[in-house]
Amino acid sequence: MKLFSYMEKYDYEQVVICQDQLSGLKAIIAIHDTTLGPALGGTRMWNYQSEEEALEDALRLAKGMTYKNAAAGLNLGGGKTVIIGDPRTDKNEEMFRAFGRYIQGLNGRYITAEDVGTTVEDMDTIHEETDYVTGISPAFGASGNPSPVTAYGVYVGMKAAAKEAFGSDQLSGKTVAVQGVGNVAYHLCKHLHEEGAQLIVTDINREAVKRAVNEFGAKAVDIDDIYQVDCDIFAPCALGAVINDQTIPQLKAKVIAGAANNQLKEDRHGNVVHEMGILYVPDYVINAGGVINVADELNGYNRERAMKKVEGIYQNVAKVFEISNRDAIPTYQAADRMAEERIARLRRSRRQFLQQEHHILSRRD
Ligand SMILES: NC(=O)C1=CN([C@@H]2O[C@H](COP(=O)(O)OP(=O)(O)OC[C@H]3O[C@@H](n4cnc5c(N)ncnc54)[C@H](O)[C@@H]3O)[C@@H](O)[C@H]2O)C=CC1
Ligand SMILES: CC(C)CC(=O)C(=O)O
Repeated sequence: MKLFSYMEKYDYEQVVICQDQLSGLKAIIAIHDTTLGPALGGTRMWNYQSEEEALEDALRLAKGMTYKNAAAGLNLGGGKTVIIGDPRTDKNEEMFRAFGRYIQGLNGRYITAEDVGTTVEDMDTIHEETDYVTGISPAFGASGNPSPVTAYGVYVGMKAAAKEAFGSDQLSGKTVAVQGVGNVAYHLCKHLHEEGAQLIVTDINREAVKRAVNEFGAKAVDIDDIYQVDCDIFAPCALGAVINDQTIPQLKAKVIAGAANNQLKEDRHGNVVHEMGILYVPDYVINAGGVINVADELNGYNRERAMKKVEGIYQNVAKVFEISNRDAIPTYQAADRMAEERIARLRRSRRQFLQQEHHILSRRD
């Protein structure tokens, strides 16, 4: 990848490469856009096959956070970190403390949280070195694990999609095919089961599948079969890029609504599903519950207030459909339009000089 050309093309602000030999830390912090405020986005730990792959992931995920935070109405920009390593074997305290010092060095331009491969405990370790970390333990008056809240947001967003596609937001009697039943999707399945939806699940982790089968009466299918099952809603909750040339022809669902980031392999796949009459709920709009929840820490965490905001995902998803219908554009374009217009409006309105800019963290207890 030609890094500077790529950064220029999508207007990235900064990429920080962090290396600490003693602990084995190899991390990339990507900051996409801080027009709305400091960049907030999680830290993903993953066994990347190459540094190139890690860099690309960091960049893509950081840009996604700019759009997610803007669309969710947060006064936050977009950033993300990837740590190269196997989260099962390569973690140690010194690594997360070294990483915390790198974050501290950015002096509030970037605030982190959990993502795939990192936990509340890891965030607590980072917190030993910096205040610019969220999703830390409730013992600190903070919000803890964001996954159940992300799941709740996906659930309410899925209801808004059902209303648009089927005329009612009731999910009882609907069949939902869930790809990956990890931290988020376990809780999503719970909500769906409680409302009376039928579940079809798959995961590379057999224990995760077994739990969904035992607790929610889910039907298990093989990894490759999840795209072609008879269902009303397909919920990608594992990986990115799963809506692609190979999978789209297999889909029987009328709706795609799930937690995974970057579900469309390329933008054009959003056009293809739109033309096929499949309602795609833009990932960063429906999976914003986690970031809305951790962002509330910056105001002194209040669970009730955070959950109220997360419920707003229903209206936000409905607004995307409204724009899509009004402007006759695919839903992913409608969501981008919503986010980009908010950033542009605020960029214009904040031109006035302020001697000392208000800093969002100043409101934290
Ligand atoms: N945790 C959160 O609050 C948020 C998560 N997300 C996104 O949601 C997705 C899921 O996140 P988590 O539940 O936290 O991660 P997780 O790692 O707990 O769950 C992912 C699950 O997918 C399974 N999986 C991996 N490859 C698979 C494959 N090829 N086929 C089927 N299953 C496979 C894994 O075994 C795991 O059980 C990720 O894309 C993440 O970026 C987005 C916003 C917030
Ligand atoms: C998990 C979150 C707290 C933030 C994030 O990185 C995301 O929404 O993808």
